[in-house]
Amino acid sequence: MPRSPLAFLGGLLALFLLVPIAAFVVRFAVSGDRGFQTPGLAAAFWTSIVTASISTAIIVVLGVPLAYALARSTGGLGRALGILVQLPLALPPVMSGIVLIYVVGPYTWLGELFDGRLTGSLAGIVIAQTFVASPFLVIAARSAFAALDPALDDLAATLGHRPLARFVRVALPAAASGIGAGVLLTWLRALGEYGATVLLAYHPYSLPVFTSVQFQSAGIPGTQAPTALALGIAILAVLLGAARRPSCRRRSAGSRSTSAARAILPAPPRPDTPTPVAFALDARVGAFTLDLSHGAGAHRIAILGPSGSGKSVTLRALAGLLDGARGSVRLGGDDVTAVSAEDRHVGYVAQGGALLPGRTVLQQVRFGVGTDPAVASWWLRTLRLDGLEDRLPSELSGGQRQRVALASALSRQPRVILLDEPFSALDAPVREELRRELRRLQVETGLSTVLVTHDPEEAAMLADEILVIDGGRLLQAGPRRDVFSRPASPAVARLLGIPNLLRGVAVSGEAIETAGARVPAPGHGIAEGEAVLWSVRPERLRVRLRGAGPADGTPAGLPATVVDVAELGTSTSLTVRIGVDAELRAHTTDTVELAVGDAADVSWDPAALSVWTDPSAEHAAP
Ligand SMILES: Nc1ncnc2c1ncn2[C@@H]1O[C@H](COP(=O)(O)OP(=O)(O)OP(=O)(O)O)[C@@H](O)[C@H]1O
Repeated sequence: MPRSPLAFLGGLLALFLLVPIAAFVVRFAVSGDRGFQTPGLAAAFWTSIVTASISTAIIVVLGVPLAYALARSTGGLGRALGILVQLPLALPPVMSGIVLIYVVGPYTWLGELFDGRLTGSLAGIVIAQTFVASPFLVIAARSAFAALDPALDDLAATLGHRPLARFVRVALPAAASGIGAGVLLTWLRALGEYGATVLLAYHPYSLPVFTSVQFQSAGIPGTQAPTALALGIAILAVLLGAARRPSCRRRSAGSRSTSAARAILPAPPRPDTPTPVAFALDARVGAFTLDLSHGAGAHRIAILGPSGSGKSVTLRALAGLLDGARGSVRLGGDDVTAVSAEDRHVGYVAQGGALLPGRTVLQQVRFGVGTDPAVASWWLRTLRLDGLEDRLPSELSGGQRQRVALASALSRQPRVILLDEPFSALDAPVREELRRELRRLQVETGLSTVLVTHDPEEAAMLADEILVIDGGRLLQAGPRRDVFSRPASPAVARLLGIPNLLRGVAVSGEAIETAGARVPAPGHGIAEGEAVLWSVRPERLRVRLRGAGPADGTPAGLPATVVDVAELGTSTSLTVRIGVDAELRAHTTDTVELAVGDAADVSWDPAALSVWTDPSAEHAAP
């Protein structure tokens, strides 16, 4: 009894498909004369084998590039063509034969050009098979290409590979198993083609036409041998397709020679000249508009912004991967606006660190055009990947994958490396370890980097200059210290993860009232009655037991009550309440003697205070 109706329904169809074949096999086994000596059978068999192989070869040579183009096209024309090329699948094969006669029949222009040899010939069979079987390959190959990660193509482009090389060396190997299944299906369909063939080329007999002729002249017994042959081939082909493919690990001479690679003398990378990046970008991606410019300052910059703010689009534009982007990009002193992604010599590590499937670590790091194997080995060792040279991407941990992606980009000695949230998918300890590793490389090799991140801490750690963006526009840019200590707006303060962002009203030009507490704010040019937002970074706050006088020169503070003390291992996070219900968070590495409920004073250096006009109050104004 099947466990579910689904199993029952599926089982019913399987039975329907298998029973007739089983019935034939039983009859064939007990049959006295199986008809293998029938004149013409061998010729028909070979005719089918040869023509199906020729038509499949034609379909592969023409159909794989077509499928690739269809998978990559986004326009209406591509979509329309994608539907049209499936028509022969929907057309009854006999009708396919009829439409083909309009083009290659003996009285057509083409037919006359070839002296009528396009019908009633092997060529006719090939034409019929090609027409009917092509969609099988195009559909299978298009699905295989469409399933590829587009980041692989970007990666190969930034490693210097031109479109044809990317097709041959990246897309084809990655889509090979899907295409292989399509080729098998196409060959079987061509082999079994009858309807179009019988109209276009009745002679010489293909195996299906021969079977039909036998059926009409000798009845069922005369069809046993050709049917058995076709069934045998089909079973063989299906078994071949289902057989586990040998591992696609491609152990080229390069990947086998791990020890040889190790034997190469260490070669330090070319000394880097710091390459600050300057750009003015104007691009549209779908409905999103990017309008961003930045002048070259430091050679280690971070682009910080919330999800969907345009960080990745910016990075793709800098790499030369964004079609239709206007504006300019300068690397160091060079204008590279008109330089293609292949020639920009910019390393690019896409979000998630795309790696080429089926290639070992050593092959990945040597994949860049013109990569010096000695430099690749140097980066392998520097990024602690030695010993993993023979591993495939699927055999690496997340942190190792990121290191390989980094080593691949660095091995081509790029002028600058673009990193798209390189550590976001990793767990905290690995993320921390890789951040420190990248920082070490920045310091030791003078690496120029543009880092995309939504983590303010990561931006602070790995960049000297920070760009804060949202909605494709620049909110603030400047040296790290300036941006963090003086956020240009509440929105920037929020994106920088500053927790102490409070509303208040200026009660004079020198003080703000928040929840009943009077907060000193000298020198901010606020006008009495103005609604404001203000903020102080947690590490700038001092919290002391009420009455314990200031020992470090900071002014005496506001009265506060301790509401939370959280030990964080090496530091302490304190939450205090000021006024009726406003809370401030303080962060300190000092020993904390305070407890929840203690009366305290909270103070800060007045220069640490940021004050802005409250934009929500402005909108609310009549
Ligand atoms: N190929 C595309 N077609 C249409 N819209 C796109 C395309 N790529 C990105 N976008 C849109 O552009 C905007 C910016 O995307 P982008 O990937 O740069 O964001 P992000 O800041 O990197 O976000 P995240 O941190 O989530 O990766 C988003 O609104 C996104 O939907």
